[in-house]
Amino acid sequence: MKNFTSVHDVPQIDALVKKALAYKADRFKDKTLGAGKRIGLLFLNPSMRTRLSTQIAAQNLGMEPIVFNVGQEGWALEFEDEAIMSGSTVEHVKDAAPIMGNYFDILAIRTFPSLKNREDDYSELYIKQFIKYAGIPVVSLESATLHPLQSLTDIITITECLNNTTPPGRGEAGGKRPKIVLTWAPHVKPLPQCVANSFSQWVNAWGKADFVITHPEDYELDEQFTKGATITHNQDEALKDADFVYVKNWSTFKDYGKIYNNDPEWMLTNKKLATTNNAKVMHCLPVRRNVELSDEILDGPNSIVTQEASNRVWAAQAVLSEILASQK
Ligand SMILES: NCCC[C@H](NC(=O)CCC(=O)O)C(=O)O
Ligand SMILES: NC(=O)OP(=O)(O)O
Repeated sequence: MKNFTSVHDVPQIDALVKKALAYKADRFKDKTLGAGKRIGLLFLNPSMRTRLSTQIAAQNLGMEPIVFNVGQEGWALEFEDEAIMSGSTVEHVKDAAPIMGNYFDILAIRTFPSLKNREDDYSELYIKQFIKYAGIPVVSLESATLHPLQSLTDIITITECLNNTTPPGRGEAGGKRPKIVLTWAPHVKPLPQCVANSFSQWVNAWGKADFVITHPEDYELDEQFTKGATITHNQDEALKDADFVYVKNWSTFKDYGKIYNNDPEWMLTNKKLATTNNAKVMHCLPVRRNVELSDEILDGPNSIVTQEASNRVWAAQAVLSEILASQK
């Protein structure tokens, strides 16, 4: 693996999941793989889980992580080629990225979308410019349209739950495919589509589940990610018999970055959960309690959000391990 920016960088999802679970069982099994190597973690936007789990993952492999909060502490970066830099940007990525390419062996970047211009955001200019100019492997820590480390974690967590179901449930052992539902939830702010896009892309590529996406009208996601899923505006219908419910807000894609709906009826409650197959409830976090997800769900027995967030370490470790192995 050279870069890790989407599911397309992964030749075999299940092999990567297996690798991550092996690190969960023995975190120091490859503790010298990254000895003498450095990873730069660049944050243009806030983060808790991604920032901490990726540092821990790198250290478990013997690498030295260095965090740089570019968004707050760095020079304002310009990403457009041929820009006349007479405005607020101070340094071009063309100048900054090769320097980082000399300082580090791997570069990881978090860069949210602007949610102002769909074409710009969906061109993934920022991460592509880093790939073009850094000359070292680039890992997405959530980009303008995708969050692949989160989605890998989500598949790891689902796999773990299916493996731990006794008697055999809907995993491979049980024969029946699990039903995974991605449901939109209300929020007070327009949020990126990244997590929903990426989760859809990975579940579709994984191909081992019946995948249903439910959201209000006008919240359709980009088809390039959702193609293959069943899409419905009827949340009650979608939730029936679900084994996993993935909750996430996103802003509109077509009329880009807007809030068209804030109906609290879309928030998952125990009453709604009762129609599922005792579904596990997932969310990438951070979550706005009692707006996006109710206390009763988050504090109840079906929530696996803490397990999910904890698994971020093993996802990051598996990805860094693959990149280090291909540098040998
Ligand atoms: N990294 C995980 C989610 C990040 C981001 N959430 C947020 O910005 C939440 C902000 C707030 O709740 O104000 C998102 O949805 O893509
Ligand atoms: N889920 C996730 O990426 O969390 P952070 O934004 O805190 O990194």
